[in-house]
Amino acid sequence: MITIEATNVTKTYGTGSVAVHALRGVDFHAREGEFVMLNGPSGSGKTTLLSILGCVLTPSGGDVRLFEESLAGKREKDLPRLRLSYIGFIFQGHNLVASLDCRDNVALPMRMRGWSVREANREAEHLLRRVGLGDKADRLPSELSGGQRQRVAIARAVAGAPPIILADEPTASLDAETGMSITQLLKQMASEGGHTVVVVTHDNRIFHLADRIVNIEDGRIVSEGH
Ligand SMILES: Nc1ncnc2c1ncn2[C@@H]1O[C@H](COP(=O)(O)OP(=O)(O)OP(=O)(O)O)[C@@H](O)[C@H]1O
Repeated sequence: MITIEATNVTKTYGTGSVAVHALRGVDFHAREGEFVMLNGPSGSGKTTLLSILGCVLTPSGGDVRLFEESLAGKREKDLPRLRLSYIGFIFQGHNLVASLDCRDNVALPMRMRGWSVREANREAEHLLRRVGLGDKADRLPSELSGGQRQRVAIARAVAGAPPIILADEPTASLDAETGMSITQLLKQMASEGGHTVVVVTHDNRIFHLADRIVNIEDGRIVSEGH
């Protein structure tokens, strides 16, 4: 089943002489259980595309359908509900809540989806163990290394098992071994959990784990490979 379908998506930042055409008509799709990597040079539009697929940004033109629900015509205020229903997002720079310990950061999206404190905490601890941080549940993000914070962000993105998981350079701040294990976790979410996982990456150490690699240049998809 196709879970993400983008058709002729454009995005222009600014207007007139300062306009930047970040996306120039992108067609993209991904399926249930698929692990797709988006690759391309700096400034090619990868983060913009991921943000549009993740209902963080609205496109200037074209349409995106998530589970056949069209985003065209949706207003900014509709986007949080769509994100909560469909999306787990791992941002560049992880966006953890500084005042919450790791357990509460990971539990937060499940609480927002209506889980009880007890269930959400138990699942948060389970996910923290899966990313190798079982002993850090009571720590604040400021007490962790950059790589550890990234792993907490990954646990939070997969918390509550959203059907679509989007990650922007998830291995950028990680050493080779941690990067590989995080990528394997994301791949497992796709192959065993049936999630659709789309990862923006430059990291050629992890390309071999992708089901499909989509290459973007200058706001256009130029090729696809395996
Ligand atoms: N908020 C913004 N306002 C104006 N221009 C922007 C904005 N965000 C991105 N851009 C521009 O849009 C283009 C695409 O940016 P985008 O961040 O999507 O690229 P990217 O492929 O993710 O790059 P990188 O690999 O460096 O993160 C770039 O030219 C960038 O400068």
